[in-house]
Amino acid sequence: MIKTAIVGASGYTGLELIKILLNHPHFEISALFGSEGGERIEDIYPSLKGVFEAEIQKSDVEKIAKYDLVFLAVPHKTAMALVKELYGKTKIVDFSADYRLNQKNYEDFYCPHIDPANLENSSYGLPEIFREYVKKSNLVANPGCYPTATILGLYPFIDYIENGVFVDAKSGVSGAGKKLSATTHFVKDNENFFAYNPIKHRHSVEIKEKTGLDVTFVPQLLPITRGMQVSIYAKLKKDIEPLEALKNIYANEEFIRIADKPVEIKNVAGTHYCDIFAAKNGNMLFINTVIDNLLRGASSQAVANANLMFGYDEGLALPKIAYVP
Ligand SMILES: NC(=O)C1=CN([C@@H]2O[C@H](COP(=O)(O)OP(=O)(O)OC[C@H]3O[C@@H](n4cnc5c(N)ncnc54)[C@H](OP(=O)(O)O)[C@@H]3O)[C@@H](O)[C@H]2O)C=CC1
Ligand SMILES: CC(=O)N[C@@H](CCC(=O)OP(=O)(O)O)C(=O)O
Repeated sequence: MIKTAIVGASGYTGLELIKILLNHPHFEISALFGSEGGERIEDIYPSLKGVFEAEIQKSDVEKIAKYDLVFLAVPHKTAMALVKELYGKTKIVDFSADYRLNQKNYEDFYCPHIDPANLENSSYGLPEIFREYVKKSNLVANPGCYPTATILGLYPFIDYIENGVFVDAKSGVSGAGKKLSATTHFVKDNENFFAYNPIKHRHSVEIKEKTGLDVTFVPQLLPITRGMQVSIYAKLKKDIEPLEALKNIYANEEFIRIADKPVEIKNVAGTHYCDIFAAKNGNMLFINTVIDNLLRGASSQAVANANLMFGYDEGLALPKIAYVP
């Protein structure tokens, strides 16, 4: 068995990761870490009582380095402080933005990078596009949730569209993590719907760096717990059949489903699937994707990447069954 540690186990993505790994035949959850430690995971999430019970330890690089595989489900900055010490001692999948971008883009949108040397050692963990790099990597930067849904939609069309696309994205509230804020307060979000941080959101640079396209990115908050829907509006420069273009690229991808009508969050919530639809009106192209932000946008994508890093089948233990009718 591969001894596996989860840092940030008490967070929303940490919990989803635990649930996936409990069904994994090779990755054994050997230790949980948090900022202070001392709590038990089943006290934080009583749904785990009788299923998986363990103490959370205080984060400690020396202790974390002993495990074969480390998932860092922690905020940006915290992740790079750990990776700087851990790199080369274990295999790492980082959920944060710290190793997703080049140094300039990172520092323009986040903060000074304290471990720039390892930027070139990281792979961007979007398997459908960067699978061969992930397989050889000891440090995978798991993509952001909005960039995952957007890039998977745009990728088949990059050569066929003009530069400059609109990305109209809607996320469930769990995308913001468990820390409460004015934006994620129940009374603010329930029966409400609004855009936040339009144009300047940090995911715009991640989408731009990975696709080479200029994007106008508008994130919005849906009054649901999990799942996201992305609508992309672009101008075609070549006359193509959108569904054919999708099928050509993704024909052999187990976790991409091409739909012949607009896609819905409830069909992917609880799963690793990304469902995609596309249609055109003359030279105007509409691309429509849905994912579960906590799974394909974070924890199940992290496990897919870890599977590749260890030479296992990419789809091992990834959830396929949606939890709503
Ligand atoms: N939520 C989502 O949909 C997505 C999240 N991500 C990224 O995944 C990461 C985790 O997100 P999410 O689970 O939502 O966040 P949460 O806020 O729900 O959880 C973050 C976790 O990080 C832990 N943590 C904070 N500081 C430290 C530290 N110094 N040492 C160890 N653990 C620490 C916290 O543990 P403690 O309680 O012990 O302080 C907490 O459990 C973030 O980088 C986020 O940007 C990426 C894509 C999608
Ligand atoms: C709904 C919501 O607030 N979503 C988060 C993005 C999700 C995420 O965690 O992305 P990173 O890993 O890049 O931080 C946001 O807009 O900041």
